[in-house]
Amino acid sequence: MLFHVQMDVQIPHSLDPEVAAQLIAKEKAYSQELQRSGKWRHIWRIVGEYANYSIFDVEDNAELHQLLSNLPLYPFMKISVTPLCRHPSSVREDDS
Ligand SMILES: O=C(O)CC1=CCC(=O)O1
Repeated sequence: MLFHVQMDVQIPHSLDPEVAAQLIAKEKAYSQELQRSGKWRHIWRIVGEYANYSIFDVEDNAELHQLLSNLPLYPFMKISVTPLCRHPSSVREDDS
């Protein structure tokens, strides 16, 4: 199942900068591991915002929830999820 996910990050200014840097490094490693596994298909920076648009390819809602709630920056994110399915006009073979 494919999902479009928007992640808006808001790290509080009161958080120790070293702790923030560690969380960001962990987030990167976690994200890249999932990208290599094929579960996190795309990640795009939203220009001008500390936010991204991502595409996930997972078994079901529960797996997506588990992956998202394990994000190291999860406590500092607002996440919006939109389920996707193949568009009948798509010419891409890897859309479904
Ligand atoms: O910077 C972001 O958009 C948050 C994030 C998600 C995965 C990652 O590496 O950073």
